Amino acid sequence: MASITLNALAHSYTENPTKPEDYAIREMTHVWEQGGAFALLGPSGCGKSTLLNIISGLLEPSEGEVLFDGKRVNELKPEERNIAQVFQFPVVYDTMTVFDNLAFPLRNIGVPEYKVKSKVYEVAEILELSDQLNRKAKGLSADQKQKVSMGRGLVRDDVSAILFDEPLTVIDPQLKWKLRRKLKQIHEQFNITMVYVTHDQLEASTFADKIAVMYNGQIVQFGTPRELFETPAHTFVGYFIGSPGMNFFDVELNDTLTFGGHEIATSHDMLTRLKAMGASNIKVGIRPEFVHVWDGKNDDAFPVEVDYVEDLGTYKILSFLFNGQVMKARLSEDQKVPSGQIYVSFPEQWTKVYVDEYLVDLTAGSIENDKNKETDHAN
Ligand SMILES: Nc1ncnc2c1ncn2[C@@H]1O[C@H](COP(=O)(O)OP(=O)(O)OP(=O)(O)O)[C@@H](O)[C@H]1O
Repeated sequence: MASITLNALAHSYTENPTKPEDYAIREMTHVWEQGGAFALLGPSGCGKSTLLNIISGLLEPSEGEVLFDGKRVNELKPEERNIAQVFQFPVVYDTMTVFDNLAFPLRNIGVPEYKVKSKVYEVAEILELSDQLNRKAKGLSADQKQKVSMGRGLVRDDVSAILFDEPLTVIDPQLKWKLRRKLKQIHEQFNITMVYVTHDQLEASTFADKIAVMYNGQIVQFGTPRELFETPAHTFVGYFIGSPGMNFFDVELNDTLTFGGHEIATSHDMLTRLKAMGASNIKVGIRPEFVHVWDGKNDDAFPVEVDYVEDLGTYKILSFLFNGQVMKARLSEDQKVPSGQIYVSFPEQWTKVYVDEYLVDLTAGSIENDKNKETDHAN
């Protein structure tokens, strides 16, 4: 088991990178503490697989270093790193039995057969494969094969970490939740550092204690599912996490923050900070869950037009037009469905301010601190 440190790490697939866009991984310094369950979440092409392959040693980074428990491993081959990697598609030996597949990594390093047996039985039990041990892997279903792939990572006591690259892609939707829970249980039992790559926020938040959100080759926020939801550090996190994502709108800074002439309530400290920064590209964000919808006029509320209401069973999503821009609010099941002109308010507590797409965090010293949140530690 190990902590994984990425130190000033960057990677470009081009020979002579000159601009940020030339990098699949833009420079990042990051620590994944030993024993944690982490997810790497982001859209297709943001650099998740590249980062995972750098950690496992399948790819050498063009800049910076990877450290396991503080020791540089850049020069170590994948098999010397004691990392288990589970890919999208199961890697099993079809002609071998399930037992022999699970035993393979142990026999490879000369573990005595009595130990092989007890470890294989232990892991098979956890993965509910005990009654399949004598079957040839060839006849297994996709999810059973994927369980065997995972089991091969788990049998070795010496693995530093297990990396999962979208491991549930081939799994039947009904079985996905079961395997996700299984992985969580395995993590609790084995206390191994686990990094789980996915583009699915539900998978990330059910598996991980902490999620690294990747965007354009950068980790834009590293936090608990709740932190990502309540305090997105970057507008991308606001868009990407939640369903629907956060509402954002461009505001002007004068004596107050305004949107189409409407004053958006914000603290005096925030206004002072924004002025001190000389900020111009300012956005305000609020989650649909926190928008307050009123039937009648109200001092703190803005008049808006109902666009449409989508019924999603246990709740409804109201789309409304505020100053010509479509925004969303979440209505509870028992809330009256509004129409025509209504009023909405944005509680200041849930109204977040972003400059150049990064959260202005008044608890941090400066905007630089906000931007440097990607240099983060998980503990
Ligand atoms: N072997 C390669 N050669 C050149 N460019 C590559 C290579 N592999 C990936 N890239 C590029 O690097 C960027 C990051 O890709 P990567 O596969 O790491 O993203 P990802 O988040 O894992 O996406 P996906 O979920 O689609 O696999 C993309 O722009 C991709 O086109």
